[in-house]
Amino acid sequence: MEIGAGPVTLRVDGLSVRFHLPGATVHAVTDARFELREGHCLALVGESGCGKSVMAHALLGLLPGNATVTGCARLGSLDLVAAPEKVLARQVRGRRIGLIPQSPAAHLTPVRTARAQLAETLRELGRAETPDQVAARAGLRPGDLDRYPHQLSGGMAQRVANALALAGDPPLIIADEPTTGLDRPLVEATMAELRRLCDDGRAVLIITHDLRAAEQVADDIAVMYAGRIVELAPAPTFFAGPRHPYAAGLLDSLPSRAFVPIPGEPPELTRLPSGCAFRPRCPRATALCEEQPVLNKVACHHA
Ligand SMILES: Nc1ncnc2c1ncn2[C@@H]1O[C@H](COP(=O)(O)OP(=O)(O)OP(=O)(O)O)[C@@H](O)[C@H]1O
Ligand code: NI
Repeated sequence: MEIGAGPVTLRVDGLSVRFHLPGATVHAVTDARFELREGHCLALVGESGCGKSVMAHALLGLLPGNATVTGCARLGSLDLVAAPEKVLARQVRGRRIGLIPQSPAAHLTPVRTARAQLAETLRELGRAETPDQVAARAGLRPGDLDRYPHQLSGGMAQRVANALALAGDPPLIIADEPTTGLDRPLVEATMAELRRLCDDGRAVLIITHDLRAAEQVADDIAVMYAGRIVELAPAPTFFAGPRHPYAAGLLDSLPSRAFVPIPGEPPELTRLPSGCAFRPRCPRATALCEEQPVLNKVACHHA
């Protein structure tokens, strides 16, 4: 299928998240827009604290009470932002969106076998499938399911987490930092698994600050800075030459590239500068950047 030709699974439009703290407002996500299609993988990348996990939690309805979410995020005809918690709990989480957590081993109950945990999840979801059937979809062999979490290798624990996320056969998978703390071969294996989920027709959103991992798996790359998506591009185009100065800086900071860090620090999300938030760190900043650039593939006055 031609890239971008599949039906849209998730359409995020003008999504913003604010956290209200005493005396301050955290602008965690601002005006995010993107589409995710069947069989496609979008990697959301950016430095720590830029709003990636908050975006994922907003989609899943998992934000704390001090958060306000505006905009919309359509999964089919359902707007995830407007949907009541009851609907998200009963119809969305696990059924229409599967979440692959960070450090999967930590999410497994130590005293129960993988099979028991998968069976319970299937029961909760009211699925008729057996754990073995779901395990096969996640690349596990039947024998693997009889192990306790401490008997699973890192790769197997990852697959068990994938099997749990796939138990409800959701069309959308969100993986938040699925490779944190894994060594390179395991990162590659995990990414290959996620790619397989896409190739089976699922839409996959991967959140990562590992650009090499993103390059291995993603069809599209969205770069986030200070709560905003500042560049959205097909992966090959992006890795051939990102257009936003921040995105270029991120790539240049990789050991496999120039290995030059971006000078300075990201701004506080409670006190964002006016205009382009990257302006104070940007080598190309001019007076123009005092005005907020609009995102048209890239949000920069000079790109
Ligand atoms: N409950 C909350 N109340 C106030 N601020 C919050 C809350 N949760 C998150 N934040 C803030 O929102 C911002 C975005 O956080 P988020 O966890 O999305 O970052 P991230 O991009 O996922 O980073 P990392 O790569 O470290 O996981 C951070 O500044 C964080 O401090
Ligand atoms: Ni995060």
